[in-house]
Amino acid sequence: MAEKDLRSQVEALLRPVEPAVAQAYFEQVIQDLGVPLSIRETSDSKGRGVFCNKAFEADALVIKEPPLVGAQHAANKADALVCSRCFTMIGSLEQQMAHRLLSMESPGINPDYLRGLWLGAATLPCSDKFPLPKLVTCLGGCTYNIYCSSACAKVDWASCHSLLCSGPPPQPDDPVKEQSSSSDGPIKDQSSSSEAADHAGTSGHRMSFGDFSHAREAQKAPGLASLVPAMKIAPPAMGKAEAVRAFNGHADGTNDIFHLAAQLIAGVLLRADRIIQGISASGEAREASPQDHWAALQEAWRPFAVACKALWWDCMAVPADAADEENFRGSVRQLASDSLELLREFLYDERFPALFDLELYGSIIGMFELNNLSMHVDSPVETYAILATKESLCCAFDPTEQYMAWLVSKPLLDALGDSYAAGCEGSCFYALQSCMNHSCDPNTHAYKRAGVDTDGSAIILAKRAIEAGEEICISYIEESEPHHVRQSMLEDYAFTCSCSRCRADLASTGKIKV
Ligand SMILES: C[S@@+](CC[C@H](N)C(=O)[O-])C[C@H]1O[C@@H](n2cnc3c(N)ncnc32)[C@H](O)[C@@H]1O
Repeated sequence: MAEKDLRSQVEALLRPVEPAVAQAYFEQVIQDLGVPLSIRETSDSKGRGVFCNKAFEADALVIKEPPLVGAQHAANKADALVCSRCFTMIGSLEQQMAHRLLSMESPGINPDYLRGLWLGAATLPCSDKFPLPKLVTCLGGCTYNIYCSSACAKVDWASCHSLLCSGPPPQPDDPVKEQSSSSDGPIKDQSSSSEAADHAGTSGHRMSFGDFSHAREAQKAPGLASLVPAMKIAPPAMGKAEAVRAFNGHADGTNDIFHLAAQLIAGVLLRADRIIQGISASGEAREASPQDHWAALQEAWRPFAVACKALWWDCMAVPADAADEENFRGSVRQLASDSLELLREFLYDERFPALFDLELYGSIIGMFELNNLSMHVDSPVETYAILATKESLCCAFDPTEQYMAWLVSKPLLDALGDSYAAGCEGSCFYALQSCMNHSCDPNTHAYKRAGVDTDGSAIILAKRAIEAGEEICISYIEESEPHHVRQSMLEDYAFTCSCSRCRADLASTGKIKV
């Protein structure tokens, strides 16, 4: 494609969509979620906002919404085993603890005992009161993604992971292999029979403990979101699995937001491809044309076309310790460019060149910076530790159970130290939640209810009673901070807040008249 045509496609993808098109899209999202909300322009130059069509009482659930794309932070993977699709905790209480302790340099616990916990040979008292879905491996055989069910594995495969998997391709006729049960050997298939049947016909085998811990070991990359010197572009001749691993390694070591960008691009590619296949199979008996490719790409891109965007390297607030703004923005752009090169190595599709353009890539990441919500899921290890603590008032365990739980788990909890309470941490992009504007005196907040909200869905609760017709706002920042700190924290979102609280704060210092 000529450079001029490529530029005009990229511009078209980044242009704000027609209000009627955006409205139709959001009406569909709202209808699918079944929530009494609407999206419309605000009256105070904040752009679009979310409004409620009915009153809510304090603490009522306003929105529960699954992510369009999301990822657990790389550095958190040693702390929590979660489904790569829905972010539910998986395995067992024992596996959660063993996984964490085996990821530590020297936990001071016999590794054979930890392996026993992992394999189910050793158990913790009353752990059956904390049932978790069994761990299901990726359909493609990689150890990077793991799931809570074959349903999640299949949905993730169909929506993006089939293009991002570093495992061998699925063997449709391979039966599930028999697993041996040596202490360091493969994990027994613990799935229910229907789940096992689901896996027959794919290579849905359980990974070996060795494979699994090796994969997790590789993910103990330092730091999140830290800029690293530009890396060399991967050699072009590498195979797909190697190229995927190079991309993942770069994202884990620099900024996990690149994983979300890869999921988004793979998802758009797969949807566009399905649209084109529909054209080819529509009885017209013709090859899809470049115009068909372009039309399919625009349609597949729609969920992201409607979201507000900015170039990542332009919208990032410059850190206080950055010596030179231009250099800083240049290094962020270079980091994105390196990541995109690694992605193109295994994902590039010549039918959709605009999807692999650096300006589009930077805008996708900028969109995440402006819109994403931090994701948190509580760990059952924390609840177990609280209930097992001798002093705690516990009604879930009887006194003997509590004593035994305390006795057996104490060395493990001591070895875990403060990290015993670590849950799943990540970042997700949500279609409806991303339309919520900020207020320093918000009427809702993102809050997971203990024991109720156990996956990566966005949970938005009313902080106080809300009247029908009010705009639903959350705080993007720690709202207990004073005015000047709040405003500087909002620099990353590229606006100055003038909510009623900010106006009152300014009025109290005499900076504005009310
Ligand atoms: C997550 S989006 C919210 C939805 C957005 N208004 C839209 O039209 O799609 C975040 C962006 O909305 C705008 N925004 C959110 N809260 C605002 C506020 N209190 N004042 C001004 N602009 C705001 C900023 O442009 C911000 O980068």
